[in-house]
Amino acid sequence: HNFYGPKSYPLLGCLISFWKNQSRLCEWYTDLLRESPTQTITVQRLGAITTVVTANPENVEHILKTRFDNYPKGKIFKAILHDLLGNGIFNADGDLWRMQRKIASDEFNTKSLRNFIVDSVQTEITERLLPLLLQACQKGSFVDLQDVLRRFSFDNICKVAFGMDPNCLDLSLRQSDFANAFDLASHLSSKRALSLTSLEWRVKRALNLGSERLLADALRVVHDFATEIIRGRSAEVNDLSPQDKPDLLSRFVALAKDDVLDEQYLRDIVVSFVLAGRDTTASALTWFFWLLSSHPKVEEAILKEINDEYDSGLQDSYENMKGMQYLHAALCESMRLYPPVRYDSKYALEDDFLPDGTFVRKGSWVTYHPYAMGRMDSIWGADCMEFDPDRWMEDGVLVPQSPFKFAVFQAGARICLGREMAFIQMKYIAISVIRRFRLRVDPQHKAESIPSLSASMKNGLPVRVERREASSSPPAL
Ligand code: HEM
Repeated sequence: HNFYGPKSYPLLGCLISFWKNQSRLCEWYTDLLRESPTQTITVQRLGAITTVVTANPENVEHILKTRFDNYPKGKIFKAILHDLLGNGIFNADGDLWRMQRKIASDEFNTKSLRNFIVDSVQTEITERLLPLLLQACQKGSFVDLQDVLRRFSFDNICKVAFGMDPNCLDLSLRQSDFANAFDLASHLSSKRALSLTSLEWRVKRALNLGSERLLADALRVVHDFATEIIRGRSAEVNDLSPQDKPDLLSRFVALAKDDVLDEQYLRDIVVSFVLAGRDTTASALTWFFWLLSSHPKVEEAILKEINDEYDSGLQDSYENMKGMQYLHAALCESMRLYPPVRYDSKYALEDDFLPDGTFVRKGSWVTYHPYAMGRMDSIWGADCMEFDPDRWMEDGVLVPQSPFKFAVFQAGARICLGREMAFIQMKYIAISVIRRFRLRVDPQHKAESIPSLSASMKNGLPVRVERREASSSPPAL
C-alpha cells in the first residue's frame, strides 16, 4: 500500500524536520503533498498520533462522505472544546450531532432566517461599517481592516445566533465583557490543541493554574451571559413567532417548549454557532481585499459588475447581490488560495484504506488540507498559484466546483451550515465597500499568516481608505 511522508528516523519519526518547519507547517505540508504521487502523506513523529494528510479529492470524498461514519471528530478534539461548547453542534458526533444538524439546517433553509440575516448585515453596514470607513477616509489615517471585519462578523453572528447586539464595531464604546471573554475563551481553548500532550492542559485544569484558570474565568462570563439571554427568551416563549423573533436561539427555544432541549444544551448550540461563524468570514474578506489591492483588473471587473447590476434598477436587494456571479467567483478564488480553515482533522474509528491505497490505522488522525489543495497543479492546473476568478466562469456564468476539490467549507454530511450566510455577508460588504471606496494597503505591510488553524493575518491589514470618484452611484451613507 502507499506510504509517502517526510524524512523519518526510527523512534523519532519526522520530529527533526517537524521542528525545523514549525513556523511554516502549512507550507511544509503543501510541499510534501505536491511531491507525493497521490497527494497524500503519512506523518509519524515521537509523541504524536500518526496523521494521514491528504490533498486528494477522491480521498477527501471518501473521508467526508463515503465512510463518513468512520471519521468523526473524535474524543481528543471534543475534549479540547468541551468546556466551551459542551455538546453543541460544532463539537458533537453521532445522534447528538444529527439531531441539531437536522433542526439547524431546516431553519437555515427558511426564507425568514435569510431575510433576517440580510437585514442584520445591511444595518451593520450602513450604521457602522460605512461611517467608520468614511471617517478613516476623512482623517487619512490607516485602519486595520482585519480588526474591523472581525468586529463586524462578531456583531453579526451574535445578532443571528442570539438576537443580541454586542456593538463591537462602534469603536467609541468600551468592548463588551461578553466579547472580550469570548475572544479569550476561544483563543485559550484552541491553544490546548498546541500542548505537547493533552496531559499538560488537563493537569493545569485540574489544579486551576495559569492559562486554564484564565480560561475558566472567561468561560464563566460567556456561559452566564448566554444563560441569562436564554432565560429571558424562554420566558417569552409563548409570544415567539419567526417573524418577530427570527434569531436562531428563539427558533431553538420555540422547539424546546416540550423540554426536548434543556438550558445548557441550548447554550451549547448557540455558543457553537458564534464560534463557527465569527472569524471565518472576517478572515476570508481580509485576504480578499489584500488580493484585490494587487489585482486592479479584478477590482475593475467587480466594479463593472456592481455598476451594471445597480444600473438595472434593483437597489441593495438580495436578488441584486445574488446576481453578481463574477464577485462570487472572485471570493471563491480568494478562498481557494487563502481558506479561512486551512486544514481539518478527523479521527479514524477503524482500520481503513483510502481510495489511493493509503492505509489508515485505527486511532490515527486523518486531515484534509484545503490550503494545500488550492496549491495543487493536479487539481487546478499549472497556473494554480495565480489569483484568477475567471477560472470559475464560463461564458459569463459561474461554474461551481466539486466540494471535494474545493473543500473550503468542508463537504459531505457536515458541510458548513453557514455558507450561504457567509456569502451574503461577504458579498454585501464587498459591494458596499468597493462601490464607494478604494482600499490602499500599506506598502510596508508584509502579508503573513499566523501559524494556526484559522488564517489570520499577522499584524492585521493596515489600509488607507480613499473615496472612489465618479462612480455611477454616489456614496450614500
Ligand atoms: C467563509 C466563511 C466560512 C467558512 C470558510 C466555513 C468553514 C467551515 C468548515 C471548514 C467547517 C467544518 C469544521 C469541522 O467540522 O471541523 C464548518 C462547519 C460549520 N460552520 Fe462554517 N464556515 C464559514 C462561515 C460560517 C458561518 C457564517 C456560520 C454561521 C452560521 C457557520 C456555521 C457553521 C456550523 C454550525 C458548522 C458545523 C456544521 C456541522 O458540524 O454539522 N460557518 N464551517
